[in-house]
Amino acid sequence: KNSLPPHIFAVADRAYQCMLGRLGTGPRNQCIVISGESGAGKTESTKLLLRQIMELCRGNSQLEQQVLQVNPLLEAFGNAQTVMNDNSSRFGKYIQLRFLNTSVKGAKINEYLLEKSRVVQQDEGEQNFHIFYYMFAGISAADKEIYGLLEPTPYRYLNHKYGTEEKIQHWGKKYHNVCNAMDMVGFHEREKVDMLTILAGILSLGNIVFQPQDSGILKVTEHSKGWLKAAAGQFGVQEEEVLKCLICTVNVTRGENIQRYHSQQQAEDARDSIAKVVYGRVFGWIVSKVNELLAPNLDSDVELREIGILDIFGFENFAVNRYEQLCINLANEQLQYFFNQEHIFLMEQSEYKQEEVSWENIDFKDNKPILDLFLAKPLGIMSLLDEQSAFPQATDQAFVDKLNSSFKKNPHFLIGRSRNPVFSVVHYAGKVEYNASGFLERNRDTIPANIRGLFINSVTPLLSVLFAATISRTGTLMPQHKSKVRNLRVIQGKRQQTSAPDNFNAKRKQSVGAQFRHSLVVLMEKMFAANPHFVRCIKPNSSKQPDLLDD
Ligand SMILES: Nc1ncnc2c1ncn2[C@@H]1O[C@H](COP(=O)(O)OP(=O)(O)OP(=O)(O)O)[C@@H](O)[C@H]1O
Repeated sequence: KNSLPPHIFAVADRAYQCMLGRLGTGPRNQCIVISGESGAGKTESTKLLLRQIMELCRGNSQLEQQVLQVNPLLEAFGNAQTVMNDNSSRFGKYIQLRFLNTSVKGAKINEYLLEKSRVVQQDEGEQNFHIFYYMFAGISAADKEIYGLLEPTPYRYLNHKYGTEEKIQHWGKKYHNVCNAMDMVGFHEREKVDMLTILAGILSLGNIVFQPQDSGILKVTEHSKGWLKAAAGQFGVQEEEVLKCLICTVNVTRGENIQRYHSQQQAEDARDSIAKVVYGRVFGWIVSKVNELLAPNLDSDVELREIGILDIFGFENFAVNRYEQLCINLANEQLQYFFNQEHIFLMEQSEYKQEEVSWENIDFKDNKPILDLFLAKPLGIMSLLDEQSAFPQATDQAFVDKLNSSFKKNPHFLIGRSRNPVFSVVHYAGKVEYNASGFLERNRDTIPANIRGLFINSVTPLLSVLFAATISRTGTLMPQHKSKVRNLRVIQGKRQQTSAPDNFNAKRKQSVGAQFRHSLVVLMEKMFAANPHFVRCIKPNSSKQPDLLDD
């Protein structure tokens, strides 16, 4: 308590008092927006704020413990070591604390844009999500056999690397915290076992390598046959069915199954996309379980007030900026607009004028034109990306050509001068060059067409639940009730025989960009309706050192 930074105390206190209407504004929902670059301290500030708000309302101590204890679970599955931060959140979150009068009655977490690509690939100096390292360090040798886990270094998705003795000890402790958090959230033993088996399955899947046969059709190499068998076993499905999803696509034309065999690249993409979708669904499911636990136990007509805390990825500008950076930077433009428009400049200045305080108008950079460049319909970057993503034959270069011709006169867009498909956007925070290689695929997030049917019928109950779940317009995973899952399993079983397309049919599926845009719209609606507080975190140094403030 004594070490609580004073600004955290001030923000928590102000938000709480404003929510109760004690500062002369009438009771209102509040939102606290925490911003700053990666490693600046957003997540740590969020945790301190939560603790302090709970302290202020002298909350329901069980709920308080639960809200704080879900953090190790979310961080294990959603955080990773990056070059910027050893515990970097690879997803954005908005935590809403819900109050009845002065006391907190529940909470809800919304998650945004988990960086699933990290499951299958990490840049130099970076790691996969923490949970993979924790589980190797914390699971006993006997249990590893149950999950089908070997030593960590053979796994390609871990870059064949592990940690020093000191780190392994630390990870072992973290694993036990995660297990405690799972117990507290109310995971059944069977769900825990399934979840770890599924994670082991992801790692086995990553080791499958393909080679062409004389016929040109791919097979898995002799060396990786064992990995295919292991992955199928861990996912609770037939080996041949997994292989089929990897090496070919089955389309139904006039009631007839037409098989199209994959190239080596397509098979590798199919393998990686399965790993990403499975991990993404495990994460979504954890968040939904946490929300079930934290939901207020009150009639739905009881009116509750909220304090929301937004801990979202800051503006990013790396050596190579990919699709994820485009989405993250769009979110930051949106937040900057909120900051400019609603509050700091327009609102404060008009208040000064109203009160006849002598005041010289300050000009600010309105970033609306940049938001329009991204979001206008039909001629905005995101719409054009969706349009191109809908054409199976379109290429990343064709998308960039389309941008170049549409925005050549736009002062916030710069045509790239490279052989690669690149373009730049002049953001409010500076110019960022994007490399569009892989944009269409990441936006489509295509997964093999029959995978949903296959996994719904898995003998691993959790996998079946994960794939029977629906995904909302904003990308939230919504698990079905058990009876519905059973029905779906039957329906999907029948469908599989006729190979009818399921919900994952790429043509009907919403793009990642569209889901992200919807989730931003919903978030912004909540924020515009609330009273805002802004916390800007400043990174003291770039060498991850304590007690060092870089001039
Ligand atoms: N108030 C604090 N006191 C001491 N150390 C801190 C504090 N805030 C942050 N740190 C240190 O900085 C590290 C990075 O902080 P944090 O994870 O909160 O950054 P972030 O802004 O959320 O980054 P990212 O965007 O990558 O998730 C922490 O793991 C911790 O070591």
